[in-house]
Amino acid sequence: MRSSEKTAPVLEVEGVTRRYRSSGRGVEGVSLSVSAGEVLGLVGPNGSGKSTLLRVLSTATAPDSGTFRVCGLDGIREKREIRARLGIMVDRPTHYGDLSGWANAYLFARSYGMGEEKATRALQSLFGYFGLAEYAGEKAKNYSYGMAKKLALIEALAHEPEVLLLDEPSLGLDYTSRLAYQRKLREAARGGCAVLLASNQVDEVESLCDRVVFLHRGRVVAEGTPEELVSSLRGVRRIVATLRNPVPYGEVGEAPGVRRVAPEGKNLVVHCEDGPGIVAGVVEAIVRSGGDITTLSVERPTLEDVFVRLTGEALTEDEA
Ligand SMILES: Nc1ncnc2c1ncn2[C@@H]1O[C@H](COP(=O)(O)OP(=O)(O)OP(=O)(O)O)[C@@H](O)[C@H]1O
Repeated sequence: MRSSEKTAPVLEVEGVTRRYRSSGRGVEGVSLSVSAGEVLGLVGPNGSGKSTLLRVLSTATAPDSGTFRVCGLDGIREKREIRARLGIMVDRPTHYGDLSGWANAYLFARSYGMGEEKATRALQSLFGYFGLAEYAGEKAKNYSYGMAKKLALIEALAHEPEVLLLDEPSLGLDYTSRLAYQRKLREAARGGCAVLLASNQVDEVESLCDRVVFLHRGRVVAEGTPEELVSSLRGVRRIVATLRNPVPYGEVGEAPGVRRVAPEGKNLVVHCEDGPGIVAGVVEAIVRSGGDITTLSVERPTLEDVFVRLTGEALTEDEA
């Protein structure tokens, strides 16, 4: 759904703070809302507080302060009622290892109040859809990481929840499974589900999410549609150089106009201001650092560049 068609929020979060006593970190004063049929991306680097926020909203942990409502129900006083409306996928799904994948999902579906027949029908369809049908009888402890993620997705989706809270759902999924999951998510949103999707995979967020909230060190630092956020970056360029071999790239970061350099596999991604001679300056710096450039492209900015501009930090783990 596009934001112009917004209805009343199904998930409303106001000023939620949750700090871990041992580290003093967590989330601070987070406010956001998600409407029926909307997919909201929660984007931030590792440790920015995505999982903590999702833990609070899933009612697993109480906030230190702030409030939230799910379908009008109070997040603190009406936990049980809220849980029944949520579909949750945590960042590290756990299962009963000695039970089959099917038995795990079936228990889950029944715990959400689904009748035997309805649960069986929904699970048959989802196991087939995610290519897990032939492994349904296999013990969950023998599932690969990707299979366990798919099982967790099935568990989150089977009871057709009104709100989906998903923590990095596509991490570890192969290409085909990722497409299948994305299609399913769009289908759920079209059916009126409000989706909060925590992820730092910007390509996926840009293509799936109607709006995006950036989290940085536990706080919301920006919010908007992907288009709004990216178009706020006039004058920013993203230079992607593929190198034959990795080289130290400290010097590239010193080149005029360069804001940040981050390696992504064999690529060196340079976030920089647009300006005369900027590409030449970056190429020179890479060559001086001993880099052998095999391809080079100057690309339009992405949500990653927006995040770099806002915080001076990169989203991805691979950062410098
Ligand atoms: N159990 C805990 N005890 C103490 N500190 C914690 C605990 N869990 C998380 N933290 C800290 O809280 C902050 C937020 O962590 P959180 O797991 O919510 O981030 P995240 O954005 O989900 O990261 P990732 O992308 O790596 O999953 C981090 O600084 C983390 O070190």
